[in-house]
Amino acid sequence: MKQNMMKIGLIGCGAIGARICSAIDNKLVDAQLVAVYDRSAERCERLLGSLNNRPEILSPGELIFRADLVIECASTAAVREYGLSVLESGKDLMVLSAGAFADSGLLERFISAAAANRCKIYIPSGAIAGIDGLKSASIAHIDRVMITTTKNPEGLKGAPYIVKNNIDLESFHEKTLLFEGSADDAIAAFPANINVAVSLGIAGTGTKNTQVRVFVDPQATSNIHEISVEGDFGRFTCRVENVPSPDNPRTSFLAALSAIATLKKIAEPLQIGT
Ligand SMILES: NC(=O)C1=CN([C@@H]2O[C@H](COP(=O)(O)OP(=O)(O)OC[C@H]3O[C@@H](n4cnc5c(N)ncnc54)[C@H](OP(=O)(O)O)[C@@H]3O)[C@@H](O)[C@H]2O)C=CC1
Ligand SMILES: O=C([O-])CC(=O)C(=O)O
Repeated sequence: MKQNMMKIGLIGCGAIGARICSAIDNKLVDAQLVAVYDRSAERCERLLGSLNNRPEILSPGELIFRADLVIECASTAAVREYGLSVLESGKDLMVLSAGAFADSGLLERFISAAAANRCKIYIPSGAIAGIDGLKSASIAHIDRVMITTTKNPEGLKGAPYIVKNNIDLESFHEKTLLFEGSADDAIAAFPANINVAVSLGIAGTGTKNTQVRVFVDPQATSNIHEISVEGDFGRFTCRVENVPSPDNPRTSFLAALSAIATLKKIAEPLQIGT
């Protein structure tokens, strides 16, 4: 093994975590998985059972100490619990639960800690396409950013907005608009469904100015995200029809792939895309 191979610690052994670990195990990424952590010991054990090169199961503190880069793929709460310690320890941080950064104060504290400790925060594109174009477009003026998300009732179950408003997801027979608002409001309503809206906000005009619509569609077999951006550059739209993860129908397969692609970008000499 190369001496300077990037050492990775991963927090969250669910749908995304398992895919990332498998990619490292299969040497798709030039990195070493040194440790994992999840509040479910059973999830950690199950994940380790699927790998040839088994990392250790460590506490978050030990994991941070041992890793060069910590990948959070757990929850917005986990970003708040562990993120700052990662950066204050001088380690790089990859965040999948980007919704945590709807709290702009938290994002500012993370950026200051990263700058002070000379480390990086990576937010992969997740389950959407178009972040590259939005980043380029944002160098000039942007008029409007909108994301329209459509999921099967299975993918929206348990969201606070659904529970609070007593919405019976089984009662819909056709595609129906459930929610319309800013990315700030959307992530509070659907914390495990619309992290991508917050990523768009960070890449573009801020979460308050990013418009979100969430549809439920009992006929939907994919998690669909349609993004439209207008500004000085012109306009673009893009639509992703995502295969849901077998282990977690809320989460699209592409989200894990984007984390793996980001790891490759960090580890490899060639950088392509904005
Ligand atoms: N940026 C993007 O495009 C996308 C982001 N996401 C986000 O990525 C994250 C991971 O997604 P996914 O893999 O599908 O989720 P899963 O629910 O499949 O797995 C997450 C795992 O992390 C554990 N976990 C949650 N919070 C903590 C914590 N505070 N400390 C330790 N362990 C914790 C969970 O335990 P338990 O089951 O007990 O909660 C679970 O075992 C989620 O926050 C999700 O919303 C998902 C899709 C796209
Ligand atoms: O995976 C998806 O389709 C998007 C998602 O859940 C999120 O952004 O939280």
